[in-house]
Amino acid sequence: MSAVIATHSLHKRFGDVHAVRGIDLRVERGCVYGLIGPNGAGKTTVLRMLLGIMRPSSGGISVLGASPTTDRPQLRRRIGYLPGELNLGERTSGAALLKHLAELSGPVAPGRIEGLAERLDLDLSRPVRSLSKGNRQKLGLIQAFMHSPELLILDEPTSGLDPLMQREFLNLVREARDAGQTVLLSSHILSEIQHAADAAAVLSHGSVVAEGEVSSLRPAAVSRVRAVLSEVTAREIRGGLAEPGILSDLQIEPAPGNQLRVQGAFRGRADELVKALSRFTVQELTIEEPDLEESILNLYAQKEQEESA
Ligand SMILES: Nc1ncnc2c1ncn2[C@@H]1O[C@H](COP(=O)(O)OP(=O)(O)OP(=O)(O)O)[C@@H](O)[C@H]1O
Repeated sequence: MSAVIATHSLHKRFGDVHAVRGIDLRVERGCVYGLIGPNGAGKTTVLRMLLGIMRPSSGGISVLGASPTTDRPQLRRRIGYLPGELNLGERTSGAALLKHLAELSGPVAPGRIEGLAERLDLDLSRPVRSLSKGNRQKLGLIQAFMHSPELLILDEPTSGLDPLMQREFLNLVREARDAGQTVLLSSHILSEIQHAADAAAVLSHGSVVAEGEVSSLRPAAVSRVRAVLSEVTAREIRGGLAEPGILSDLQIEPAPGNQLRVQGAFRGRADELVKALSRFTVQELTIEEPDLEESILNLYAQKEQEESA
Protein backbone atom coordinates (compact mmCIF):
# COMPACT_ATOMS: atom_id res chain seq x y z
CA MET A 1 0.00 0.00 0.00
CA SER A 2 1.17 3.53 -0.64
CA ALA A 3 1.11 6.20 2.02
CA VAL A 4 -1.18 9.16 1.32
CA ILE A 5 0.28 11.06 4.24
CA ALA A 6 3.80 10.64 5.55
CA THR A 7 5.53 12.93 8.00
CA HIS A 8 9.05 12.64 9.26
CA SER A 9 10.23 14.14 12.52
CA LEU A 10 7.74 16.98 12.28
CA HIS A 11 8.20 19.90 14.68
CA LYS A 12 6.33 23.14 15.20
CA ARG A 13 7.27 25.88 17.61
CA PHE A 14 5.29 29.02 18.35
CA GLY A 15 7.89 31.09 20.20
CA ASP A 16 8.40 29.26 23.47
CA VAL A 17 5.55 26.78 22.84
CA HIS A 18 6.82 23.55 21.32
CA ALA A 19 3.41 22.46 19.96
CA VAL A 20 4.51 19.50 17.81
CA ARG A 21 7.51 17.47 18.88
CA GLY A 22 8.88 15.11 16.27
CA ILE A 23 5.82 13.39 14.81
CA ASP A 24 6.16 10.51 12.32
CA LEU A 25 2.79 9.67 10.78
CA ARG A 26 1.93 7.26 8.01
CA VAL A 27 -1.60 7.07 6.65
CA GLU A 28 -2.24 4.46 3.97
CA ARG A 29 -4.54 4.92 0.98
CA GLY A 30 -8.17 3.96 1.66
CA CYS A 31 -7.70 4.09 5.43
CA VAL A 32 -9.68 6.05 8.02
CA TYR A 33 -7.10 7.36 10.45
CA GLY A 34 -7.88 9.06 13.76
CA LEU A 35 -5.83 11.58 15.69
CA ILE A 36 -6.92 11.46 19.31
CA GLY A 37 -5.81 13.78 22.02
CA PRO A 38 -6.99 16.23 24.63
CA ASN A 39 -7.27 19.96 23.91
CA GLY A 40 -3.90 21.49 23.16
CA ALA A 41 -2.27 18.16 22.22
CA GLY A 42 -1.31 19.53 18.81
CA LYS A 43 -3.93 17.95 16.52
CA THR A 44 -5.00 21.13 14.73
CA THR A 45 -1.39 22.22 14.27
CA VAL A 46 -0.53 18.89 12.61
CA LEU A 47 -3.55 19.11 10.29
CA ARG A 48 -2.70 22.69 9.32
CA MET A 49 0.84 21.72 8.43
CA LEU A 50 -0.48 18.86 6.28
CA LEU A 51 -2.59 21.39 4.39
CA GLY A 52 0.22 23.90 3.93
CA ILE A 53 -1.67 26.52 5.97
CA MET A 54 1.25 26.52 8.37
CA ARG A 55 4.90 25.71 7.76
CA PRO A 56 6.68 23.25 10.02
CA SER A 57 9.63 24.52 12.06
CA SER A 58 11.47 21.39 10.88
CA GLY A 59 10.79 17.93 9.48
CA GLY A 60 9.39 16.50 6.27
CA ILE A 61 5.82 16.13 4.96
CA SER A 62 4.46 14.34 1.93
CA VAL A 63 0.72 14.52 1.13
CA LEU A 64 -0.59 12.66 -1.93
CA GLY A 65 3.00 12.46 -3.11
CA ALA A 66 3.44 16.27 -3.04
CA SER A 67 4.73 18.90 -0.64
CA PRO A 68 2.01 20.96 1.09
CA THR A 69 4.23 24.02 1.27
CA THR A 70 5.22 24.17 -2.40
CA ASP A 71 2.28 22.40 -4.10
CA ARG A 72 -0.60 23.86 -2.09
CA PRO A 73 -2.79 25.15 -4.96
CA GLN A 74 -2.62 21.82 -6.77
CA LEU A 75 -3.31 19.84 -3.58
CA ARG A 76 -6.27 21.98 -2.64
CA ARG A 77 -8.45 20.38 -5.31
CA ARG A 78 -7.50 16.87 -4.22
CA ILE A 79 -8.25 17.43 -0.53
CA GLY A 80 -11.51 18.10 1.31
CA TYR A 81 -10.84 20.06 4.49
CA LEU A 82 -13.09 20.77 7.41
CA PRO A 83 -11.36 23.32 9.65
CA GLY A 84 -11.90 23.33 13.40
CA GLU A 85 -13.14 26.89 13.19
CA LEU A 86 -15.24 27.64 10.15
CA ASN A 87 -14.97 31.02 8.58
CA LEU A 88 -17.91 31.23 6.19
CA GLY A 89 -19.11 34.12 4.04
CA GLU A 90 -21.99 35.48 6.07
CA ARG A 91 -24.18 37.28 3.57
CA THR A 92 -24.91 34.56 1.07
CA SER A 93 -27.12 31.51 1.31
CA GLY A 94 -25.64 28.07 1.95
CA ALA A 95 -26.33 27.12 -1.69
CA ALA A 96 -24.53 30.19 -3.08
CA LEU A 97 -21.55 29.66 -0.78
CA LEU A 98 -21.19 26.01 -1.82
CA LYS A 99 -21.47 26.96 -5.51
CA HIS A 100 -18.62 29.43 -5.04
CA LEU A 101 -16.50 26.88 -3.15
CA ALA A 102 -17.17 24.25 -5.83
CA GLU A 103 -15.49 26.55 -8.37
CA LEU A 104 -12.35 26.44 -6.24
CA SER A 105 -12.39 22.79 -5.22
CA GLY A 106 -13.06 21.28 -8.63
CA PRO A 107 -15.96 19.44 -10.22
CA VAL A 108 -18.91 18.39 -8.08
CA ALA A 109 -21.24 15.73 -9.50
CA PRO A 110 -24.75 17.01 -10.32
CA GLY A 111 -27.14 16.59 -7.40
CA ARG A 112 -24.29 15.80 -4.98
CA ILE A 113 -24.65 18.99 -2.89
CA GLU A 114 -28.44 18.62 -2.64
CA GLY A 115 -28.08 14.92 -1.74
CA LEU A 116 -25.63 15.68 1.07
CA ALA A 117 -27.83 18.54 2.35
CA GLU A 118 -30.82 16.21 2.45
CA ARG A 119 -28.94 13.53 4.35
CA LEU A 120 -27.64 16.06 6.84
CA ASP A 121 -31.02 17.78 7.03
CA LEU A 122 -29.73 21.24 6.08
CA ASP A 123 -31.78 23.95 4.39
CA LEU A 124 -29.43 25.47 1.81
CA SER A 125 -31.66 28.44 1.04
CA ARG A 126 -31.07 30.04 4.43
CA PRO A 127 -28.48 32.82 4.80
CA VAL A 128 -25.31 31.51 6.38
CA ARG A 129 -25.41 34.12 9.14
CA SER A 130 -28.73 32.74 10.40
CA LEU A 131 -27.40 29.19 10.82
CA SER A 132 -26.80 27.60 14.22
CA LYS A 133 -23.39 26.13 15.12
CA GLY A 134 -24.53 22.62 14.17
CA ASN A 135 -25.91 23.77 10.82
CA ARG A 136 -22.69 25.63 10.03
CA GLN A 137 -20.81 22.45 10.78
CA LYS A 138 -23.06 20.61 8.30
CA LEU A 139 -22.22 23.22 5.66
CA GLY A 140 -18.53 22.68 6.46
CA LEU A 141 -18.94 18.93 6.03
CA ILE A 142 -20.76 19.32 2.71
CA GLN A 143 -17.99 21.52 1.27
CA ALA A 144 -15.39 18.98 2.41
CA PHE A 145 -17.18 15.94 0.93
CA MET A 146 -18.88 17.45 -2.14
CA HIS A 147 -16.10 17.02 -4.72
CA SER A 148 -15.32 13.45 -3.57
CA PRO A 149 -11.66 14.30 -2.92
CA GLU A 150 -8.92 11.69 -2.70
CA LEU A 151 -8.16 12.81 0.85
CA LEU A 152 -10.44 14.21 3.55
CA ILE A 153 -8.90 16.07 6.48
CA LEU A 154 -11.51 16.74 9.14
CA ASP A 155 -10.82 18.66 12.34
CA GLU A 156 -13.30 17.71 15.09
CA PRO A 157 -15.96 16.82 12.49
CA THR A 158 -18.88 16.05 14.79
CA SER A 159 -18.55 19.17 16.90
CA GLY A 160 -22.05 20.63 17.32
CA LEU A 161 -23.86 17.72 15.61
CA ASP A 162 -26.67 15.88 17.36
CA PRO A 163 -26.40 12.06 17.76
CA LEU A 164 -28.51 11.34 14.67
CA MET A 165 -26.31 13.55 12.51
CA GLN A 166 -23.18 12.07 14.08
CA ARG A 167 -24.39 8.70 12.84
CA GLU A 168 -25.00 10.09 9.37
CA PHE A 169 -21.50 11.54 9.42
CA LEU A 170 -20.10 8.09 10.23
CA ASN A 171 -22.01 6.72 7.23
CA LEU A 172 -20.41 9.36 5.01
CA VAL A 173 -16.97 8.39 6.27
CA ARG A 174 -17.63 4.69 5.60
CA GLU A 175 -18.85 5.44 2.10
CA ALA A 176 -15.76 7.54 1.42
CA ARG A 177 -13.52 4.69 2.54
CA ASP A 178 -15.47 2.18 0.45
CA ALA A 179 -14.94 4.46 -2.54
CA GLY A 180 -11.16 4.34 -1.94
CA GLN A 181 -10.86 7.81 -0.40
CA THR A 182 -8.56 8.34 2.58
CA VAL A 183 -9.85 10.08 5.70
CA LEU A 184 -7.84 11.71 8.47
CA LEU A 185 -9.94 12.99 11.34
CA SER A 186 -9.12 14.48 14.69
CA SER A 187 -11.22 14.17 17.76
CA HIS A 188 -11.16 14.27 21.49
CA ILE A 189 -14.36 12.19 21.45
CA LEU A 190 -12.93 8.75 21.78
CA SER A 191 -15.98 6.68 20.92
CA GLU A 192 -16.09 8.56 17.63
CA ILE A 193 -12.61 7.35 16.73
CA GLN A 194 -13.54 3.85 17.86
CA HIS A 195 -16.53 3.82 15.54
CA ALA A 196 -15.01 5.59 12.58
CA ALA A 197 -11.32 4.80 12.35
CA ASP A 198 -9.28 1.80 11.27
CA ALA A 199 -6.12 3.08 12.89
CA ALA A 200 -5.29 5.88 15.28
CA ALA A 201 -2.49 7.86 16.85
CA VAL A 202 -2.80 9.25 20.35
CA LEU A 203 -1.25 12.68 20.76
CA SER A 204 -0.21 14.12 24.07
CA HIS A 205 1.80 17.34 24.49
CA GLY A 206 2.80 17.35 20.83
CA SER A 207 4.07 13.75 20.67
CA VAL A 208 2.53 10.49 19.49
CA VAL A 209 2.36 8.38 22.64
CA ALA A 210 0.66 5.38 21.05
CA GLU A 211 -0.32 4.27 17.60
CA GLY A 212 -1.95 1.27 15.98
CA GLU A 213 -5.01 -0.37 14.55
CA VAL A 214 -8.05 0.52 16.58
CA SER A 215 -9.12 -3.15 16.77
CA SER A 216 -5.73 -4.20 18.16
CA LEU A 217 -6.04 -1.63 20.91
CA ARG A 218 -9.35 -2.96 22.22
CA PRO A 219 -8.04 -5.81 24.41
CA ALA A 220 -6.50 -3.29 26.75
CA ALA A 221 -9.82 -1.48 27.07
CA VAL A 222 -10.57 0.00 30.45
CA SER A 223 -14.15 0.48 31.63
CA ARG A 224 -15.24 2.62 34.52
CA VAL A 225 -17.46 0.80 37.00
CA ARG A 226 -19.75 2.59 39.45
CA ALA A 227 -21.89 0.73 41.96
CA VAL A 228 -23.87 1.30 45.13
CA LEU A 229 -23.62 -1.61 47.56
CA SER A 230 -25.55 -2.20 50.78
CA GLU A 231 -25.04 -4.32 53.89
CA VAL A 232 -21.29 -4.27 53.45
CA THR A 233 -18.13 -2.70 54.89
CA ALA A 234 -15.39 -0.89 52.97
CA ARG A 235 -13.00 -3.62 54.07
CA GLU A 236 -15.17 -6.36 52.57
CA ILE A 237 -15.37 -4.41 49.31
CA ARG A 238 -11.61 -4.00 49.14
CA GLY A 239 -11.21 -7.71 49.90
CA GLY A 240 -13.69 -8.73 47.20
CA LEU A 241 -12.84 -6.27 44.43
CA ALA A 242 -9.43 -4.60 44.85
CA GLU A 243 -7.31 -7.37 46.37
CA PRO A 244 -8.11 -10.02 43.72
CA GLY A 245 -7.35 -7.36 41.08
CA ILE A 246 -10.88 -7.03 39.70
CA LEU A 247 -11.04 -3.23 40.10
CA SER A 248 -8.13 -0.83 40.27
CA ASP A 249 -8.17 2.82 41.42
CA LEU A 250 -10.90 1.76 43.85
CA GLN A 251 -12.71 4.58 45.62
CA ILE A 252 -15.30 3.96 48.31
CA GLU A 253 -17.47 6.63 49.88
CA PRO A 254 -20.61 6.65 52.01
CA ALA A 255 -23.98 6.96 50.26
CA PRO A 256 -27.41 7.69 51.79
CA GLY A 257 -29.17 4.83 53.58
CA ASN A 258 -26.05 3.26 55.07
CA GLN A 259 -24.83 2.22 51.66
CA LEU A 260 -21.43 2.57 50.02
CA ARG A 261 -20.69 4.08 46.63
CA VAL A 262 -17.88 2.29 44.82
CA GLN A 263 -15.93 3.37 41.73
CA GLY A 264 -13.04 1.77 39.97
CA ALA A 265 -11.37 0.89 36.69
CA PHE A 266 -12.01 -2.53 35.22
CA ARG A 267 -10.07 -4.37 32.55
CA GLY A 268 -10.70 -7.96 31.76
CA ARG A 269 -13.73 -10.16 31.15
CA ALA A 270 -17.20 -8.98 32.20
CA ASP A 271 -17.81 -12.45 33.61
CA GLU A 272 -15.12 -11.93 36.29
CA LEU A 273 -16.72 -8.68 37.38
CA VAL A 274 -20.21 -10.18 37.56
CA LYS A 275 -18.96 -13.10 39.67
CA ALA A 276 -17.06 -10.80 42.03
CA LEU A 277 -20.09 -8.50 42.47
CA SER A 278 -22.48 -11.40 43.06
CA ARG A 279 -21.09 -11.68 46.62
CA PHE A 280 -22.57 -8.28 47.44
CA THR A 281 -26.03 -6.70 47.50
CA VAL A 282 -25.86 -4.44 44.47
CA GLN A 283 -28.35 -1.53 44.50
CA GLU A 284 -27.05 0.31 41.42
CA LEU A 285 -24.53 -0.54 38.75
CA THR A 286 -23.19 1.31 35.71
CA ILE A 287 -20.34 0.27 33.48
CA GLU A 288 -19.13 3.03 31.20
CA GLU A 289 -17.92 2.39 27.68
CA PRO A 290 -14.19 1.72 27.53
CA ASP A 291 -12.23 4.89 27.20
CA LEU A 292 -9.95 4.47 24.23
CA GLU A 293 -7.46 7.12 25.26
CA GLU A 294 -7.15 5.69 28.76
CA SER A 295 -6.81 2.20 27.27
CA ILE A 296 -4.13 3.24 24.84
CA LEU A 297 -2.22 5.27 27.38
CA ASN A 298 -2.43 2.24 29.61
CA LEU A 299 -1.04 0.04 26.89
CA TYR A 300 1.74 2.56 26.38
CA ALA A 301 2.58 2.56 30.10
CA GLN A 302 2.62 -1.27 30.08
CA LYS A 303 4.96 -1.28 27.08
CA GLU A 304 7.29 1.20 28.78
CA GLN A 305 7.35 -0.94 31.91
CA GLU A 306 8.12 -4.08 29.88
CA GLU A 307 10.90 -2.29 27.99
CA SER A 308 12.53 -0.97 31.16
CA ALA A 309 12.21 -4.36 32.97
N1 LIG B 1 -0.91 30.30 16.23
C1 LIG B 1 -0.49 29.91 17.43
N2 LIG B 1 0.29 30.69 18.19
C2 LIG B 1 0.76 30.30 19.39
N3 LIG B 1 0.47 29.08 19.95
C3 LIG B 1 -0.31 28.26 19.26
C4 LIG B 1 -0.85 28.63 17.96
N4 LIG B 1 -1.58 27.58 17.52
C5 LIG B 1 -1.52 26.63 18.47
N5 LIG B 1 -0.78 27.04 19.51
C6 LIG B 1 -0.46 26.25 20.73
O1 LIG B 1 0.00 24.97 20.31
C7 LIG B 1 -0.50 23.94 21.14
C8 LIG B 1 -1.27 22.92 20.32
O2 LIG B 1 -2.47 23.51 19.85
P1 LIG B 1 -3.48 22.79 18.85
O3 LIG B 1 -4.57 23.76 18.54
O4 LIG B 1 -2.73 22.19 17.73
O5 LIG B 1 -4.05 21.60 19.75
P2 LIG B 1 -5.30 20.67 19.52
O6 LIG B 1 -4.87 19.30 19.91
O7 LIG B 1 -5.84 20.86 18.16
O8 LIG B 1 -6.31 21.20 20.60
P3 LIG B 1 -7.78 21.80 20.42
O9 LIG B 1 -8.67 20.61 20.29
O10 LIG B 1 -7.97 22.55 21.70
O11 LIG B 1 -7.73 22.68 19.20
C9 LIG B 1 -1.33 24.64 22.21
O12 LIG B 1 -0.51 24.85 23.33
C10 LIG B 1 -1.69 25.97 21.56
O13 LIG B 1 -1.90 26.96 22.53
